[in-house]
Amino acid sequence: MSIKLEHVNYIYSPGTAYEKKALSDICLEIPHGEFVGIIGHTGSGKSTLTQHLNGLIRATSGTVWYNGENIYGEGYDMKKLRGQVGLVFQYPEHQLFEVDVLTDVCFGPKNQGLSPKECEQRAAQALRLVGLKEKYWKSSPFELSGGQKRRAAIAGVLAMRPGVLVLDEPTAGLDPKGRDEILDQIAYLHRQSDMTVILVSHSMEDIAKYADRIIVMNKGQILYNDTPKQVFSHYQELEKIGLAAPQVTYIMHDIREAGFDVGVTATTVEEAADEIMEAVKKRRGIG
Ligand SMILES: Nc1ncnc2c1ncn2[C@@H]1O[C@H](COP(=O)(O)OP(=O)(O)OP(=O)(O)O)[C@@H](O)[C@H]1O
Repeated sequence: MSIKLEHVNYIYSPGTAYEKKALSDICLEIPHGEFVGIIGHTGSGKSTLTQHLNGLIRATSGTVWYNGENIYGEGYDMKKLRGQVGLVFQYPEHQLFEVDVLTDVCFGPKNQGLSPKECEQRAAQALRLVGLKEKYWKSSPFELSGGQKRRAAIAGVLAMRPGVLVLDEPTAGLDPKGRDEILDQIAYLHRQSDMTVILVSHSMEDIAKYADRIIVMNKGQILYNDTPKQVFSHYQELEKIGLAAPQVTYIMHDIREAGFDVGVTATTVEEAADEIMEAVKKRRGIG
């Protein structure tokens, strides 16, 4: 069970004056159940890449495999794929369009052919999972706050019970509290199920906190595809392309410069604190 991209290239408006190569020779495998972070600056190709994962856009050349099947193969069921690889768009407005939240969240399961009763059950469960209170279920999606709209959009995808949840900047425009709530909820869902989560973000801090693996995109190519520790060990190269490693990486660098024997690959404050404690103990000859 996995997603695999082989030599994927994508060109917008080929053969016109607006031609733009957005992806160059992307080779990538995401095993089932992983929490993957995709990071890169504006225009690096993150959204274009994620839209290939559920067949929303078709590679100009190259192949996408889902669970060992070529999604461009003859007779491949794209509709089924879209239920299995759920994509939450960068702007929730792009996927909320029904008269009320509950009807909206029912849309996906209805499309999958479930009965109205099953759809409502799935929708109610998904809305509870994302923490959207019942008093909002009969509201128009457009009356909701930014954070509530995100939750409704995520619920709409979860109601289809996807094997893969792809979230394109799910916290853009939210305040820090709203951002943490949504990301913690997603991390909780990931722990509770065997769902693969692919999170596109601008924030190294967020990615470092949640992802097992980080894909760094630059100019339509994959620059790094590795564990957070390995990726952040290239913090100087990341800076050169305008991406900062998490702050904790720089703090550890300064502590190391001050003569303490710490690494520079801690990805969380907790990990850094443990390393500093060990280094201080070592220097003082304790333990
Ligand atoms: N519909 C389109 N037509 C033409 N070019 C496009 C289109 N969508 C994106 N592009 C271009 O393709 C490249 C990759 O864009 P993409 O949106 O995938 O990047 P991104 O990393 O997701 O950016 P952001 O962080 O701003 O969302 C950019 O140069 C962008 O301008």
